[in-house]
Amino acid sequence: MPLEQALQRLLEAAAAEPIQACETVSLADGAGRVLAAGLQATSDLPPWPNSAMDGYALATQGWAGQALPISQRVFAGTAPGPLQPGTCARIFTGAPVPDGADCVEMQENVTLLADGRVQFDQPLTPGQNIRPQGQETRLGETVLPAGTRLGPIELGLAATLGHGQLRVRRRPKVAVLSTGDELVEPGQALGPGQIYNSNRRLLISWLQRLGCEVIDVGILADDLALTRQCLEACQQVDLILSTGGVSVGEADFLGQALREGGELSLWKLAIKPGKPLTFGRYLQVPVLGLPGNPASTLVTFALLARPYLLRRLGCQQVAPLRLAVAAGFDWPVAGSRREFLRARLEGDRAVIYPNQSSGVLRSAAWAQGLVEVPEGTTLRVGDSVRFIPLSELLG
Ligand SMILES: Nc1nc2c(c(=O)[nH]1)N[C@H]1C(S)=C(S)[C@@H](COP(=O)(O)OP(=O)(O)OC[C@H]3O[C@@H](n4cnc5c(N)ncnc54)[C@H](O)[C@@H]3O)O[C@H]1N2
Ligand code: MOO
Ligand SMILES: [Mg+2]
Repeated sequence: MPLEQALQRLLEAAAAEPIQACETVSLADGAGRVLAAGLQATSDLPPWPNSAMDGYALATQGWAGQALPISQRVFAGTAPGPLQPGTCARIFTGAPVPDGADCVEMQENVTLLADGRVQFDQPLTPGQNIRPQGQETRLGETVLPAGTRLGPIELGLAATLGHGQLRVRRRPKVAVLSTGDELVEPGQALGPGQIYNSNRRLLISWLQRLGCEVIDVGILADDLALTRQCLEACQQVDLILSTGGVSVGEADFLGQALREGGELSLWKLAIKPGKPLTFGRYLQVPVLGLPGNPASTLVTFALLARPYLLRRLGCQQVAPLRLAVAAGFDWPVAGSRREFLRARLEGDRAVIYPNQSSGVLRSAAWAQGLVEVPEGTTLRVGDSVRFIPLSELLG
């Protein structure tokens, strides 16, 4: 199945089973959460016209170029009186512009006369250096719609609007399990044939950054009965996210458990890495089985699991950014699956890590993103390719 079709199915499944429960969190705890309701402006922004410069406010209407005496000083955080006709006001950046003034001149463009008056050395235009009331937002306008994920910028904007509390969707509960008899947790000694479990840490830390509540199930042995038991024990979660055991080997039991005891709705995608990605349901709970090779886990989480989880939370914007860049490499042999190569930008060209084996996670640590090579395509240096930055997908 092509990637688009699989993604569409996953997103439809996610939209059919949204995580609707909400909670109120303080602005300080909003990072990574998703707005359950739109955030409205509680006033015009700015609430009043204010000065963009340190300088002098005056009325250009009726002013004939003469020097003006200073009638008041207006600092940010104060409320000025109306401007007395025939005068100017000393004013500082961010301070409200007095009623009657329609222009601010920066102090670099005036001469202070010995008698204390201000002479304006440059032509003046109405509105100059004034940030008008409501230029950013009008009272009541929805500034951040429901379904927005809250990162530093959105939290800053929510603060600008004065919201100390936010209505957000509850965190998705995700059970993470790593299948594989060969797996050992880091920090312990390796026995013969054993390797360290990297997918567990990769997925747990990524899920936490995405605002999920992680139920860490640990390592699951390659055994059908134990696999069934484990899936049965995870019925209180929104998603079971596993790695490994989805290919066709004699120790691959996850797909079999779904086929026999649940429902298998997706298996085998035309992508590399990530081919045996599996999606289905065991009893009540959706199950996403990511392939066990670490680079396959990474790519399928980025391209499929992440959008799925975000759509469960009501996010509309779930597709990764794809930038057009020039290939800095030849790709002489067309593949039957769409390839996602771990790549870096050097100047305006994408170069790829020399070893693209799906067992090599180091390629992804080296990379800044994934180059997408469509199925059936060869490339020459300089050809245009799509580059998916990984950094924006991590949070
Ligand atoms: N005859 C075929 N064999 C394979 C096919 C195929 O189409 N026909 N597909 C290959 C592809 S592509 C992939 S990807 C892998 C996926 O296999 P599984 O998802 O079943 O994963 P495992 O067999 O359990 O493990 C694969 C590989 O990854 C290592 N691994 C697993 N879990 C972890 C972990 N948590 N941390 C680190 N490394 C892990 C495991 O030791 C294996 O080396 O199947 C191919 N085979
Ligand atoms: O699709 Mo597998 O993920 O190539 O290694
Ligand atoms: Mg396998």
